Amino acid sequence: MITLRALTKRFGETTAVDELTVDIGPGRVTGFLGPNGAGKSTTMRLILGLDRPTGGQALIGGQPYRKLRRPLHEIGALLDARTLHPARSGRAHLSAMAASNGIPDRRVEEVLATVGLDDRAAAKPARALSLGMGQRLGIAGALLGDPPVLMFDEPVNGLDPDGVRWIRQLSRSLAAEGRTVLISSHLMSEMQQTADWLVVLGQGRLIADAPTAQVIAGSGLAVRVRSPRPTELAALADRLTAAGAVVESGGTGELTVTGSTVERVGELAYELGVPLHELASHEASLERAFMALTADHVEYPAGTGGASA
Ligand SMILES: Nc1ncnc2c1ncn2[C@@H]1O[C@H](COP(=O)(O)OP(=O)(O)OP(=O)(O)O)[C@@H](O)[C@H]1O
Repeated sequence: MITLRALTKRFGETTAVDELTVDIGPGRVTGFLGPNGAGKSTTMRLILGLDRPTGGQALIGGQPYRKLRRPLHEIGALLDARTLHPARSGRAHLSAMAASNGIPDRRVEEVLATVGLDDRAAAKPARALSLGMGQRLGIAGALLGDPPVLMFDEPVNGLDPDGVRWIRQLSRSLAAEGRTVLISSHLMSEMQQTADWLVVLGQGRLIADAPTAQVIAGSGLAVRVRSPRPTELAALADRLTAAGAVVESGGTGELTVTGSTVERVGELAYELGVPLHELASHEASLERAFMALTADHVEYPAGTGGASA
């Protein structure tokens, strides 16, 4: 269990994490989501004692990280897989970690087998490892102390579909063993398949803490509308917005509408004389739910020209 209580971190004028109170429970995969700069990495660093909070507490099994007597046995983390000594082999890296934490060396073989790194891969210097192998090695390190809490920051970034599937299966089996598994990711379709529960941050604050299915259902059905007449379609979009629906433009001549119904959109289109080439309801997705949840919390919404970095 990870317990955050009024956790706050300020960097000068920036409040990266703002009075965050949430429990991340065992036996499930919790997806940690939020737009860029929402405070996910800072929260993870605070949990691991790599940064000091400005206020509040981050506890692992009821203790702050710095009070853990055998940290590797309490929490395993993958933050940035690229921080390994470049000339050291994966096996040597894990052996050094094991030795300095009183873990028998045979455990190194066990975790290498769990993450699917064979002898040849484990003997390579870290700089010669592919991104996927580096992630596997980072996860092997996280598993070394057989901890009840695991935390992976963007574990599927840059992985091929096999690697993505492997992380999904591993996370789910670790949770099925009763462990607490917290994973941050920007890949919504992946989180929709992997996470049982979601914790969503916006500008350092908690904006959702609920089962994945509930978050997705909350976005409601989406209605897709296509018309060959962009000007008339824009008028339809205005009317829908005025009526309280959320309208996203999907390119020229296309709209995605939430907070309305196919019937209502069809009737309004008829009233305004908008010819339609498509009017269909689509299953709600985490992607759409996320957009709706975080719409007021993005630092540089698309189209403002601020996200040029
Ligand atoms: N060491 C630091 N010094 C100053 N500001 C920082 C520092 N670390 C993070 N921040 C700021 O705190 C905010 C939260 O950043 P953080 O990296 O935690 O967000 P994130 O949700 O992990 O973002 P991303 O999805 O882009 O990785 C941002 O505004 C960031 O610029």
